[in-house]
Parts: sequence; structure tokens; C-alpha cells
Amino acid sequence: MTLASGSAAVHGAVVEVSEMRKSYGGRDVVDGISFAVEEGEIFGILGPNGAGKTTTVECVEGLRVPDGGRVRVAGLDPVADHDEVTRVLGAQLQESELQAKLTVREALELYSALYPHPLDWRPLAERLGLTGRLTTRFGRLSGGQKQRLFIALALIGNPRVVVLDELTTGLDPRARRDTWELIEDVRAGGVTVLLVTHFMEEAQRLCDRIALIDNGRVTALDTPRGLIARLARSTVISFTPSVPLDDEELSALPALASVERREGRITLGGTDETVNAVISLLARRRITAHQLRVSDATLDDAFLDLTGTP
Ligand SMILES: Nc1ncnc2c1ncn2[C@@H]1O[C@H](COP(=O)(O)OP(=O)(O)OP(=O)(O)O)[C@@H](O)[C@H]1O
Repeated sequence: MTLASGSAAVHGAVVEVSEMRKSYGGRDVVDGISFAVEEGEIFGILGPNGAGKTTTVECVEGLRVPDGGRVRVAGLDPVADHDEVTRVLGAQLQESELQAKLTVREALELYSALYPHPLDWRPLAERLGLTGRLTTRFGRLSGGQKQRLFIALALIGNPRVVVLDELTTGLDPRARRDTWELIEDVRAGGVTVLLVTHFMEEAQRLCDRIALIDNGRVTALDTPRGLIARLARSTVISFTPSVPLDDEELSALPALASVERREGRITLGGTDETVNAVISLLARRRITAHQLRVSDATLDDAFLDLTGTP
């Protein structure tokens, strides 16, 4: 999938952002961003610090007003139709939005009462490990417990779309994995998820598609696998051949991006095509490959390759 397909209007899109702009003090921090999120999709927004991710999702939530372009959530304008949008969209709160004296139970009950068809907060609290904290005041919760409460409050209204910015920041590894499972269940129930994250493992596991944002622009929009496949070195194969292989044989390999030799060991960067050709070459020459290892590039590699260029 190409960048252009990210800009095109997608049938069944529940969030549509088209040529959106936002500037602060004459600086364009969102510089013509377009993407469309389909119903039931987990759509990730990734990018370096300051790339414009939070500004983008806050425009989707109607918390900031874009300077240009068009934003629609379930066909509604998040600014002009703000009240209707809050009924279909759940968002993670900012810390300042909850009073320190409110208990976890009071917050859950208060937010349930705001929505026409809320979820039962008890199983949600159980799922997020908050049951033992129901009488604790918000101001006394640890960072991770606050984060879990914010996730519960984002979901409590049974929204059609949920925006999660830094979903699992501050959570311990177990809570992070539990939260991922919860988000997968939420999506299985048909909810569309817009997820801003810095965790590549999280994005790779959860997201159906990802928009990479850099300097206020979408630099790539694809599935996690598609982003990795864009790398010239999407696969690395290394082995120690039983007889030496000369440079000429190696350089004839298709899609070869790099060759490294070290103490008889050969490491080749390329694509699946390169790996297949290496294997046929070895078979043809009846060469044994000792300690043959094949590893795929990760989303981390794609992120570094596709962002951060001046
Ligand atoms: N209210 C504001 N006034 C002025 N500048 C702002 C404001 N909000 C954000 N910015 C600037 O806009 C740019 C984009 O900020 P934004 O928070 O959207 O980035 P981000 O991609 O979410 O970053 P991070 O990964 O660090 O959270 C940053 O340079 C930031 O300093």
C-alpha cells in the first residue's frame, strides 16, 4: 500500500483526516496530514518526538482546532459537532482532567453516567487490575494505576472509536501485555482504535496499519509487515560455508543490499529473494552452511529508516 492510498477516501472509513494543517507561532507542526481509518481497524500513529502525533489525534478528538483541511469522525465534525462526537469517541484523559480526591470507584461511576450505553465498569476494572484500588483516591494512585484508570475511562462509554495516546507508557510488562489483550478484545467487539505509541513491539502486535509521521507529514502508511518490506535489508542471512565463496558469486545474488565477512562467516542483507537464492546456490555447489541463521528486520528498523531524516 502506498502513501497515496492513505490519502484516498476509503469506503467504510470511520475517521477521515484530509490535508489537515495546524501551526503554532507560524511553525507548521501538522503540515497537510491525510489518512483514513476503517471501521474495526487498529490504526497506529508512530513518529519521533515532536512529530505532530498528539496534535493530530487531539484534532480528531476535537480538543484542538485545525487551521486547515478536513476531519470527520463517523461523518461528524469534531469541532462543530463536538457533543455528538464525544458520544461516539472515547479518549484517554490527561492527568489534570481528574480531581485528586476522587476515588477510582467514583471516577468509574461518574464517567459511566455521562454515556447513554456505558459498559459495566466492574469487569472493566477487574480486567485492568483496578478492583483492589476502588476506594483509593486518584491522587494516591501510582503512575501505572492512573494509566489503567485512564484506559478504563476511555472505554467506559462503549465508544465506536477510541483514541489511545501512549496507551501503555508507565505500565509494567505484565500490565502492558494484559492491556494489549484488552485492546484486542475491544477491537474484536467492533471498536475502531486510533493508537499513538512509541513502542514498536506494541505497534507490530496490535496495529493493522500504521501511519509514520515525521515533521508534521505522513511519510509512510502501510501494514507493519509492509513497512518492514520497504527496507532494502528486510532480511539478514548469515552462515559459515564449508568451502569459501568468492565475491563474484555473492554479488550476483538478487536484491543483495550488504555483504559482510568475518572470520569465515558471511552475513548478507537483502530480501526473501536473496535468501532463496543463497539457499539454491549452496545446494547447487553442495556447500554445507554451518550455523545458518535468518532474521527478519523489525518495525524498529523500519522506523529508523523511514523517519528522522533532516
Ligand atoms: N500548544 C502548543 N503551543 C505551541 N507549540 C506546541 C503546542 N502543542 C504542541 N506544540 C509543538 O508542536 C510540535 C508537535 O507536538 P506534538 O505534541 O503533536 O508531538 P508528538 O509527535 O506527539 O510528540 P511526542 O512523541 O514527544 O509526544 C512540538 O514541537 C511541540 O512543541
